[in-house]
Amino acid sequence: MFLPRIVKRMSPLLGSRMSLNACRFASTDLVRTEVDDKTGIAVVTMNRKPVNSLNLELLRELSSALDAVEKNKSRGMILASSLDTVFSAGLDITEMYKPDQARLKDFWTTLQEVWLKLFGSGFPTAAAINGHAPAGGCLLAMSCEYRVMRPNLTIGLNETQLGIVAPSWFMSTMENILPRREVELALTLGKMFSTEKAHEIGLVDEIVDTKEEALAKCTEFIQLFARVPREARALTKQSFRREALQKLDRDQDLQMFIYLVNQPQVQKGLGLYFESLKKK
Ligand SMILES: CCCCCCCC/C=C\C=C\CC(=O)SCCNC(=O)CCNC(=O)[C@H](O)C(C)(C)COP(=O)(O)OP(=O)(O)OC[C@H]1O[C@@H](n2cnc3c(N)ncnc32)[C@H](O)[C@@H]1OP(=O)(O)O
Repeated sequence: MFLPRIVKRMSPLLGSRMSLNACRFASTDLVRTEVDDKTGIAVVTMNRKPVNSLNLELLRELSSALDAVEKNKSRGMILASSLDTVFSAGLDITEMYKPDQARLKDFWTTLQEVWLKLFGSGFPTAAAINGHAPAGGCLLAMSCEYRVMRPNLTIGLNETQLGIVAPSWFMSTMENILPRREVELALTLGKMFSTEKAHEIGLVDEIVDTKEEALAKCTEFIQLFARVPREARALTKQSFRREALQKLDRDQDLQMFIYLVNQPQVQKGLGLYFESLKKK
């Protein structure tokens, strides 16, 4: 169970530019949440070595962090990773391969919850993509309103390459950013874009060299809304995203996921993929 720890500290996170700002921290081992007192912006940092693969515990803590950001009335939220080369490797394959059925259900329900909270949040959101962002990692980044990425990385929904089908709400999330034709091609190919290509097509908004610059650019984006009335902004965003949010029928989606993941050929594919990752 995540219990936010709120203390006052000096921020070591954003380098010298922000180091004098007092921050409130609400942190656990897997997710660190730091609110800059000057900007009022929360930085939520995923910290699950080695690749921030999204298991049930990480998802639960992300869900609680999103609640805390909402409750604290932060000016906005930046999603980042503590790891040098990976933003998030997507869903943890071990949650889906030879799964415990009760945990599998919990896992998917929590993923739905995280997406609903992040994609549907009223506060401004930005992703500082300081590492690779395949599949579920790409979903998290795409659920934010702005994406800043370091060069020579990869991002995309690669599910078809794994022999699985991205759920329709993953698709809607990409469709909120890219033209339909581009989305269809990306999804059917299971395309992983380089940072540079992702920027060219508009999947990523800016390219910067360091994580610090990414955090600074995300901060600039969120500050664009400083003078926009908060409620009006939130309702506009939520109204714009409503169709995608309402399309998710949680029960039906859960049943479909459980059914498909338990299919022998899907289990076989997941097992082979997991082995190939280990042998890499
Ligand atoms: C009709 C059929 C329908 C079926 C429907 C099913 C329902 C649909 C549901 C699922 C949707 C799924 C979306 C997903 O998110 S699936 C996950 C997809 N993720 C990936 O493909 C990424 C895989 N990982 C990588 O490409 C790399 O690891 C990378 C992120 C680029 C980082 O590379 P690198 O830094 O070189 O690290 P390693 O590859 O050496 O990995 C280090 C260890 O981490 C383990 N690992 C990596 N990714 C995962 C993962 N996603 N889950 C669990 N574990 C992972 C890897 O095995 C290494 O482990 P070890 O050190 O023990 O060897």
